Amino acid sequence: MPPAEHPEFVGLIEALRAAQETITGARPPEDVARKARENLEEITRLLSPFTVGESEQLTGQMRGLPGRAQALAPAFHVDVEGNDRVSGRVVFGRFYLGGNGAAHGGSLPLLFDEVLGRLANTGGRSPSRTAYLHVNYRKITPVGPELRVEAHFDREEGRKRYLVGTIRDPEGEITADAEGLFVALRPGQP
Ligand SMILES: CCCCCCCCCCCCCC(=O)SCCNC(=O)CCNC(=O)[C@H](O)C(C)(C)COP(=O)(O)OP(=O)(O)OC[C@H]1O[C@@H](n2cnc3c(N)ncnc32)[C@H](O)[C@@H]1OP(=O)(O)O
Repeated sequence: MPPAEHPEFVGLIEALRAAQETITGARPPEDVARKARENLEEITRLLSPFTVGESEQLTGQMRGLPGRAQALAPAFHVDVEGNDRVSGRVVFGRFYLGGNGAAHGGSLPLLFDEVLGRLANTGGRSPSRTAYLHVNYRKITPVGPELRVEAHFDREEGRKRYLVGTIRDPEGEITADAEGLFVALRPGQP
């Protein structure tokens, strides 16, 4: 789904991410919190009539966009993408804060699943699904700065695709690495 065909929706997702960030970091007075809630409820009323089935929805389908226009995982910005490796950047914003300036432990597998899973399904390969994802937390993954993300194929054995990835802090040190097994689906497999 080319993002250029849906520029306003792309802007909507960017605004959603910004709202997630701002709400997470805010400590507003009660009247401001109520007004913000009413505005959010108005957005839900506005969009509800346009709910569609999974195959028609835009989020998750826009491969050319960071995070494929899905606001669940931290937005991964691709710099270099080949058939067997990918590298790019990510910022874990305030929305992903676990505590003490560190990204929430659950947000790292979200990113790795996105990055490794995306690579596992490129290069003309058939669709595959995560069978396992092993994440090593080497040191704190900081909230705020831009971090380098790299992933590549380790090996392929029949339907099994083994991929590995790293996240590096601005000093170049690995904060977390991961290995994932992605199993190619058999024809007709859900
Ligand atoms: C178009 C828009 C763009 C889209 C871009 C895409 C981007 C996407 C980005 C996001 C991507 C997000 C992606 C997501 O998040 S996908 C969502 C998360 N994942 C799931 O929900 C998967 C659920 N599980 C399954 O569906 C099945 O179990 C699968 C399909 C994985 C395998 O069941 P299946 O019945 O098919 O296969 P099999 O059981 O015969 O096993 C086959 C082989 O695999 C080996 N094995 C299996 N499991 C494990 C294990 N845990 N450890 C070690 N080995 C394991 C097994 O021993 C055997 O090996 P061998 O005996 O042959 O040697």
